[in-house]
Amino acid sequence: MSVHELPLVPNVDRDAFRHAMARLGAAVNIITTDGPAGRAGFTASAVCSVTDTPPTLLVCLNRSASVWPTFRDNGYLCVNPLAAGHEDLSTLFGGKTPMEQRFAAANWHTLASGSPLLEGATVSFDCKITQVVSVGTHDVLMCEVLALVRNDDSHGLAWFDRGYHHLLRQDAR
Ligand SMILES: NC(=O)c1ccc[n+]([C@@H]2O[C@H](COP(=O)([O-])OP(=O)(O)OC[C@H]3O[C@@H](n4cnc5c(N)ncnc54)[C@H](O)[C@@H]3O)[C@@H](O)[C@H]2O)c1
Ligand SMILES: Cc1cc2c(cc1C)N(C[C@H](O)[C@H](O)[C@H](O)COP(=O)(O)O)c1[nH]c(=O)[nH]c(=O)c1N2
Repeated sequence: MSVHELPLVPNVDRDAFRHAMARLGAAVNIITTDGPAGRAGFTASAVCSVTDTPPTLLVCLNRSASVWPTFRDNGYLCVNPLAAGHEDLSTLFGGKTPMEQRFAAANWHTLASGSPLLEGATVSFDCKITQVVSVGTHDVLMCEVLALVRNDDSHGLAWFDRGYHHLLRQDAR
């Protein structure tokens, strides 16, 4: 096939971008915070590793989300990658549900930062927000990992093609 026969999209508008991004599988996470500004949590797939020195990951948060001021003011958060079976919880934290109802649906613990750690998450990263970069509609939160808790038993959960998919651990196949 020559390059002229490829299904090229020359003008990448918002819909074309989203449609293409739906083809990138990603972990689904619940991002939480608690502190002087209150408790909040939301579902995020825009999370990735930045550097291991110092251990840092990033989270992209839409500034129009109701939870945005709470994260900005608390300055700490926890990244909880979801496990297989957490689909309903993901939907709850991704909608317009009141915060109390979101947190009532699961069990939580806390570490140094006070941000809620989700019981049953595949791992939890307790973080301090060290830098915020605004790009378009979103804030990119740089999050330095202060402590983490591993869960070595659960299977993972991915968001791909606008749906949930289970990621089986090697030893379960
Ligand atoms: N990064 C994000 O902010 C983000 C990511 C995934 C889903 N969502 C929210 O969940 C809804 C459902 O998502 P979907 O995957 O079923 O279908 P969709 O068609 O709305 O999105 C497809 C993909 O585009 C990207 N995307 C969606 N909204 C975005 C945004 N505002 N900024 C940057 N990237 C974005 C994500 O990778 C998403 O998986 C979205 O409409 C959005 O409100 C937001
Ligand atoms: C699978 C999936 C993945 C994401 C989201 C949703 C879903 C269902 N949402 C949207 C986000 O969860 C939603 O806007 C929040 O719940 C905030 O909503 P409130 O304004 O607080 O109700 C989301 N928002 C965001 O700012 N960054 C992200 O990476 C994602 N990713």
